[in-house]
Amino acid sequence: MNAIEIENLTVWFGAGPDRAEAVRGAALSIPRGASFGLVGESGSGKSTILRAIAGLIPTWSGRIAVEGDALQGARRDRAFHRAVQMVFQDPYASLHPRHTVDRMLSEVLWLHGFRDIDARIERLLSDVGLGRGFRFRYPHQLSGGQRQRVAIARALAPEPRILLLDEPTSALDVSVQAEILNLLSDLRTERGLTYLMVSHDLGVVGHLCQTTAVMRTGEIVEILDVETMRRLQPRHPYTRQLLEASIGLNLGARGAPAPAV
Ligand SMILES: Nc1ncnc2c1ncn2[C@@H]1O[C@H](COP(=O)(O)OP(=O)(O)OP(=O)(O)O)[C@@H](O)[C@H]1O
Repeated sequence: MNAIEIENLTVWFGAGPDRAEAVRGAALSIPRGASFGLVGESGSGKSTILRAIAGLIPTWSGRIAVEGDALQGARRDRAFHRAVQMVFQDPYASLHPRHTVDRMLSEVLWLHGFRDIDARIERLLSDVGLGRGFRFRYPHQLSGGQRQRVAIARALAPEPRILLLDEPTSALDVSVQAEILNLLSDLRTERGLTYLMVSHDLGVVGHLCQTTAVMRTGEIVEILDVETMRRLQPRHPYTRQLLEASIGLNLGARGAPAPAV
């Protein structure tokens, strides 16, 4: 059974003459334990797909199934939130400014029925590379990378099987982006997690994802595996353009890399 299956997904905003389709006819499937990337330029619909899965957008048609269960509208039950968690781009905005790390993690753990909260908080902090010293800090007492680690710990608290990652490193300094990507990669291996990650950066996706869907103006134009990406042999001209932009090369007609002029 696939972790996530999407068929003929159309997502729109507004109604009547104001209706605008942000995603049109998208299809993808992500096996359990796989890491799948969604790339494309700004406004191409990447986050909209993630948000529709998460239940943050009610206006969609088609089929979204998580672990075999078809989702309806924007209603998601407790079981969904236990299985699927989301990490947002901006840890500054996603953490409550007046809550300590301890409170943020305790609340999620309590909500999901865990009662050995003390031990779990210590384990979560250590799993994301933060020591006990961080437990009673407020977000403003943390660096951007540390905040994103807290956001990841909070997402892991319910012991999810699937993480939806919306540009998880793009708000961070370049120097900490790789640290967070490595952390995410290690966590996936250790916990057998499935990732669906949005990024505008092919380098980031190539680092973390085995398979990538390329989006342009609301449509998936190509789904390619990491090997095809590394060999610089995409089928679609738009993917070629993205690859060229990301590595600063001019790809020859058959995809052979030629030096940029
Ligand atoms: N709440 C909303 N109401 C109306 N239109 C929206 C809303 N959210 C997104 N859109 C529109 O949907 C389209 C896709 O947006 P989306 O955020 O999915 O793009 P994206 O590929 O994730 O881009 P970015 O990398 O900039 O986040 C855009 O044209 C955007 O303006």
